[in-house]
Amino acid sequence: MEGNVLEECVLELFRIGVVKFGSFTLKSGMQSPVYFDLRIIISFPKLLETVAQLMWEKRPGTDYQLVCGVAYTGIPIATVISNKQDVPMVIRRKETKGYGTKKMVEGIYEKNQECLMIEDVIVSGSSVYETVETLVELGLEVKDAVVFLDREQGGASNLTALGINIIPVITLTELMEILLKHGRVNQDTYNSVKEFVASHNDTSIVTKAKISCKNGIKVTDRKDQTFESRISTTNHPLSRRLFKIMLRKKTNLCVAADVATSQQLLSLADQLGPHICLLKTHVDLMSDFTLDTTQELKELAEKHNFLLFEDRKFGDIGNTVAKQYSGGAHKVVEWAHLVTAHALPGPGVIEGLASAAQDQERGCVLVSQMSSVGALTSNEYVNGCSRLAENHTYFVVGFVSQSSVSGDSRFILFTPGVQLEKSVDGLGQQYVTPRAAVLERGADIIIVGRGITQASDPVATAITYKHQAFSAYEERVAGGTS
Ligand SMILES: O=c1ccn([C@@H]2O[C@H](COP(=O)(O)O)[C@@H](O)[C@H]2O)c(=O)[nH]1
Repeated sequence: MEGNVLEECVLELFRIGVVKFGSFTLKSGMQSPVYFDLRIIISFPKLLETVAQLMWEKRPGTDYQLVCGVAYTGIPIATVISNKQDVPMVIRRKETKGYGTKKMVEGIYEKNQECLMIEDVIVSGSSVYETVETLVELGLEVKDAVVFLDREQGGASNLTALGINIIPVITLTELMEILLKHGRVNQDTYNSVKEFVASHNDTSIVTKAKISCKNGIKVTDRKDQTFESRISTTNHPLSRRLFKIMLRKKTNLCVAADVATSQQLLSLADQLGPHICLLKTHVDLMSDFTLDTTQELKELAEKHNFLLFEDRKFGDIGNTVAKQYSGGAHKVVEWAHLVTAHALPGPGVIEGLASAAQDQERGCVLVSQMSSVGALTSNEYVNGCSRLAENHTYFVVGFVSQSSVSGDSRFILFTPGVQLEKSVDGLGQQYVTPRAAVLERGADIIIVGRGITQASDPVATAITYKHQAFSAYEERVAGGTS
């Protein structure tokens, strides 16, 4: 396409209201005198085609097997490119579906295929980077990203530093020059945007690599670190104890003993004790619960060297959870080393639990993601859980999760929804295999209930789970760096 096609395209974009002047808050919170809203392009199919063509012509390579549009506006542009150029397309979801295959990326692809990224506008480059990161984790090769507009705020250099070749169709300065030349903006508006660009040209980007970089020292991602090395990095005494138990007994298996009587609970604890690092309970399922049962449970936990984990899922204000934890019929704080809590109420839930624990060695596990179909644990919620945990490491030992929600090696990831075969139960519970839980979902500890408790031989079955999960952990860290 010729130079004036770009100019005409810019003028047309201006005419339909894509370029706006005023005071706008960007995703990063930064105030900007100009905003480029290419989302409305879907209402102008011919112009969308022009934008897509201009972007395709900028591609540096010739051999892309895939295109991927960055959500959302990159997607319709990539769709037009895919259609016109006959290059298959993939889409990276903004959040994982809570049902079905839980895939992050839609479309058919194979490892090592080269994918061209398509994005409408870059500021810091974080959206492009997050998309590339997912595709690369799935084995695709992504070297190049074509963007329509580079706002010249650091995105291009951020992405270049991360090994992504970024090619803009136009920069903000060039766009402003076209608008000035054709009398669409006056000199003052032009100058104010120019000044803004000059003073906001180094927006930083948060990457996983940066997250795992503390005080300038590169810290290896949690998943790649051995339990041995994590003993010294975690600051919670129960996490240290748990790592030591797992190493000594060579097990990262937690059994969920969802039973109705004390006799069943104690019998399972005694039989499975040698093979587990944790016994998870729901004592409110029991018809004959007494504190005598918990006394016997504590003795079995000592005898077989495992910890007790009550899956109470506390989820109320601090004052209420403190009373629920220490009082009522179950007096959970007196016998359970760990409890689960929902992060929904905010910091108060952790602070309430911690206040009730007083100086006993206790901790909580935040439910970050759930294994059930349609779980409402969005990315935003998951990130909120991580922030809460980071601010309360004195009490939070980790997360219940279905993916590697944290690279921070201080936190332990507990993954329920595990059986020997991938399946779904009749009430929305979804299962993956022990290997998939550890290797694909980043679990440190697998939680298995009915797969073991309802097996014809629970002990033999627990041994099978134990071996599969621990060898998957050994395989995972053997591929890591520590
Ligand atoms: O997201 C979650 C959180 C907790 N659980 C609990 O784990 C066990 C799983 O039991 P299975 O018999 O293996 O399905 C159970 O106690 C749940 O309450 C979960 O499944 N998913």
